[in-house]
Amino acid sequence: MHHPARELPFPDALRPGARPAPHPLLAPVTGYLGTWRGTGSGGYPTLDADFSYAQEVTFSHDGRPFLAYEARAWLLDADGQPLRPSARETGWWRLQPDGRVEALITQPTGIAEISVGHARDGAVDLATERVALAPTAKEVDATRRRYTLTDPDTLTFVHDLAAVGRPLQHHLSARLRREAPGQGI
Ligand code: HEM
Repeated sequence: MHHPARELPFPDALRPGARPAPHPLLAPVTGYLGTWRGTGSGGYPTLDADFSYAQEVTFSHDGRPFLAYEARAWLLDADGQPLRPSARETGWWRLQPDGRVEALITQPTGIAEISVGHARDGAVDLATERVALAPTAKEVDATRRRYTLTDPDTLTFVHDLAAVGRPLQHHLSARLRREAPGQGI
């Protein structure tokens, strides 16, 4: 007998050339599709010290006009060895005409961001329009993110944060490399 839930009939695609074909509205962001890994550093005036981290980021799609986004970070010690799990987030980048982007991003620290911005000239800029906080979350007022494809296999990321009473300022920057270089490009 046919089992309608035995396997996922519509798996996500991780490459522009894979099936399903990307929705036309995804055209400005197909270069982001795939898995990215790399390292970064961060800090904030309220923290005792700056920190180093590694990160894995994945963008995929199922043929509809949004990217599925998932990011996991872990802290590194002074020798570059993994220290402990750090920030995780998951979300959706909803592509609109003219490269406009509406993003919804949630974190296990009790923070949910609704951000708006643009995908153009190999970069995606997102700034929070709203931040919703779970009752015990840290106070976050705003974030600003910029994801730049400096070449087809390199993704740089900068993240500014307004939180715990401080104005918008640098929290993170990272440089990620495509997991399987050149695939599908
Ligand atoms: C790669 C992603 C990220 C990494 C590696 C990271 C790392 C850190 C670290 C190490 C701390 C110090 C406290 C701790 O050890 O947990 C921290 C604090 C914090 N981060 Fe992040 N973070 C990331 C993303 C984010 C994002 C996306 C947001 C907000 C939307 C955020 C908001 C905060 C806030 C509010 C604090 C607390 C500041 C304070 O209480 O003084 N972080 N982060």
